[in-house]
Amino acid sequence: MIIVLLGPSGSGKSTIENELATHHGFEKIISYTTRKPRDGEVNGKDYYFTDQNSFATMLNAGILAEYDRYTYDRLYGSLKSDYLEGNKVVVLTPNGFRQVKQNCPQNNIFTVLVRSNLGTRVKRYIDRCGIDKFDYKDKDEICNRTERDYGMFLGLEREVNLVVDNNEGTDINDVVNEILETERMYNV
Ligand SMILES: Nc1nc2c(ncn2[C@@H]2O[C@H](COP(=O)(O)OP(=O)(O)O)[C@@H](O)[C@H]2O)c(=O)[nH]1
Ligand SMILES: Nc1ncnc2c1ncn2[C@@H]1O[C@H](COP(=O)(O)OP(=O)(O)O)[C@@H](O)[C@H]1O
Repeated sequence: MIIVLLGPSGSGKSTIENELATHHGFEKIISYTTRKPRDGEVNGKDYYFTDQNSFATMLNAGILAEYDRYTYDRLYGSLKSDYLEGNKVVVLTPNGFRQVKQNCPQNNIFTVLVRSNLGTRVKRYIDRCGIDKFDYKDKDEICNRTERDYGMFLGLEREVNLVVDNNEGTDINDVVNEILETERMYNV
């Protein structure tokens, strides 16, 4: 089964993905992106970091299951060959997910929308910047992300298999267990 995680920025998708990969035997599908690595990110582990030309070559070769353009025109995509078999987990955008549904076998895909309230997401974003380093540029980025995410995830509940809430104070293990228990019911 392939678990697809969707949700606004800061909802906790990457954290859940890492839990599933580290403790529950799911292989992480490594995406390709044209964005630059952040401090501490490793090529081939967090993403395959690539450039616009190489990304276009993959796209023209027809080997991508899906791709999407996200913040600052950055491209993100994943390979068709990654969706064929195995127990895997991937973080996608709603557009990417809709392409996967069209381009890949559907019966082994289990999709989860991860939600958290706006206050929690803003707090997590500020924590990531460091409260003492937070400035006007960051404030603008929070507003941009929030507005974009609002439209992007509106109504998505109806397209997924499970909706989980991951707010401040929620134990991430409870969220992961809910995902695994529900996924098992789909996997019989
Ligand atoms: N369509 C698609 N979206 C992806 C893929 N990998 C990551 N994303 C999306 O890109 C978003 C941005 O990720 P990232 O650049 O790591 O930074 P973040 O905004 O801080 O989470 C994620 O929230 C995902 O929704 C992919 O392979 N395909
Ligand atoms: N249930 C939780 N309890 C405490 N911290 C959490 C929880 N879920 C996520 N976080 C923290 O919130 C931040 C954003 O989570 P992340 O997984 O990067 O979100 P996303 O991938 O959706 O943008 C991270 O610092 C993460 O450690």
